[in-house]
Amino acid sequence: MKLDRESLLLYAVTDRAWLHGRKLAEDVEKALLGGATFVQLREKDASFEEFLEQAQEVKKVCKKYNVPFVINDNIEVALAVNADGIHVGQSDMEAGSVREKLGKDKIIGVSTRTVEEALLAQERGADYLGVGAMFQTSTKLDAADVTFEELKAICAAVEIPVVAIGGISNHNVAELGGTGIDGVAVVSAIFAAEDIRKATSEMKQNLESVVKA
Ligand SMILES: Cc1ncc(COP(=O)(O)OP(=O)(O)O)c(N)n1
Ligand SMILES: Cc1nc(C(=O)O)sc1CCOP(=O)(O)O
Repeated sequence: MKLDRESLLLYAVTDRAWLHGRKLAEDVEKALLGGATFVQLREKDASFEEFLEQAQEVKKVCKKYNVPFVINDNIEVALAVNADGIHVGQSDMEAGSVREKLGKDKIIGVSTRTVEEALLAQERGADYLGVGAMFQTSTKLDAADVTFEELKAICAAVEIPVVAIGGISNHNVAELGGTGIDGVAVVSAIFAAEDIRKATSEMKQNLESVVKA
């Protein structure tokens, strides 16, 4: 199967703002050693060449740990590096067109904030959904809040797996218990940490009870 539901448990989304001179692939490897189960390369300002170079390096480390690797938004980069898939938002290409370009074997994730968007994304061939922002975040300045009730309703309405995103940390992740999510997607909770491996491993431990709750 191209996407194992369990692989979405701890979904690491990259942000080079936190590197302080280190290489992104190094920090991704620390997250993988701490137990991250899925990786998305998110580059908002990179040139095509820079995005491609980062993608090649991060893909290599994800392959070493046998963890799925997807690209945020950029289908050309996803195709060029033969990534495992892509994550798109509501203002990007819709899932049906992405599927036509990528083929049936690639993973497609779609951001949704309502049950209506979620059902449409599922119908158009999305493999999983990202739902947020669940808490306040400084990582994505245009993020808009989603209530816990809406998250619960989305999880109940769709058959495909759902990850929550936005401001999730080791302090608040337990609040997502009982919503029906399959995992959480995080940026700063792990990549801004002084000890990325430790922060990831703590998040993984905290998550065990959240996804079972
Ligand atoms: C897992 C996951 N969920 C949601 C998002 C947000 O995607 P999008 O709405 O396209 O916003 P940008 O990431 O492009 O700013 C995500 N990246 N990953
Ligand atoms: C990439 C992204 N998407 C969001 C959404 O709401 O769709 S919030 C977000 C940023 C998540 O970063 P952090 O874990 O540091 O809050």
